[in-house]
Amino acid sequence: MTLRTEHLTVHYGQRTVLSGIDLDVADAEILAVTGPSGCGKSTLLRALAGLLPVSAGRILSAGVPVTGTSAERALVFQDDGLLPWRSVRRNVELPLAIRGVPRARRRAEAESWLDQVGLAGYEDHLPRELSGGMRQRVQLARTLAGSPRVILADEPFGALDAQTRTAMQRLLVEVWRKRPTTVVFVTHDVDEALFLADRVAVLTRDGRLAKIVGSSSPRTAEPAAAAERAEVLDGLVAA
Ligand SMILES: Nc1ncnc2c1ncn2[C@@H]1O[C@H](COP(=O)(O)OP(=O)(O)OP(=O)(O)O)[C@@H](O)[C@H]1O
Repeated sequence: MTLRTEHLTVHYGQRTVLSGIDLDVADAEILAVTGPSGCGKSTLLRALAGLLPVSAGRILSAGVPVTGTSAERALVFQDDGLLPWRSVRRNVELPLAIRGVPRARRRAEAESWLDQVGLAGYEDHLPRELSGGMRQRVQLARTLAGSPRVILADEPFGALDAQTRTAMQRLLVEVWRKRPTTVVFVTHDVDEALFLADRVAVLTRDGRLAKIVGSSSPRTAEPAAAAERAEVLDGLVAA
């Protein structure tokens, strides 16, 4: 599903947080958003989710103006957002129940998603009994179970240690290859951005789009080209 912002502007009271953002995200594209702290990355993501009133401009999802939230656009947070009192399986069943999937099929579907993220055997555990990386995988399974057409992720791997983070990046690529979905994610990590994303949008401190840098070999073993890294970093410094 395509996403488009046309001169998107968001104010919080007197303050302009996003200013005239024009962005086009292709169907099944992965776009990373980066920029200095407080520049409006989370605000952009929440606006794309339909969670925030837009002050000026507009957002189009598959050409249709976004006026509120939709199950088609799933928001994923750094904090895993799992319900602590529900088992891993019952957390993953939640979006299936919301979609109206009959009870008997929910269980089988939830187990299949958990299997795909490498958590077969943990269905009956409570979230607190799992490591941070495992909880993040439960969140990924739960997101995928909702069959979103767009995934909006706010620093989804920000709280993980380096090794777990790398494993989660690879897992995301693996599931994305099986079912390419439009993804917009926020990250502070330039290498993560250039590894996962087709393009990296850099925001300025005052909430404008500074530049968009294309990644020449996303989702491959090729390390990010030095020139691309330099271009993103340069955008961040100038921002
Ligand atoms: N609900 C709100 N009301 C008023 N101001 C807000 C609100 N939410 C965010 N802001 C302000 O808007 C600006 C942008 O916030 P946002 O969280 O989008 O930035 P960010 O780029 O995601 O930051 P970080 O990288 O630190 O997570 C910040 O200055 C923040 O203080």
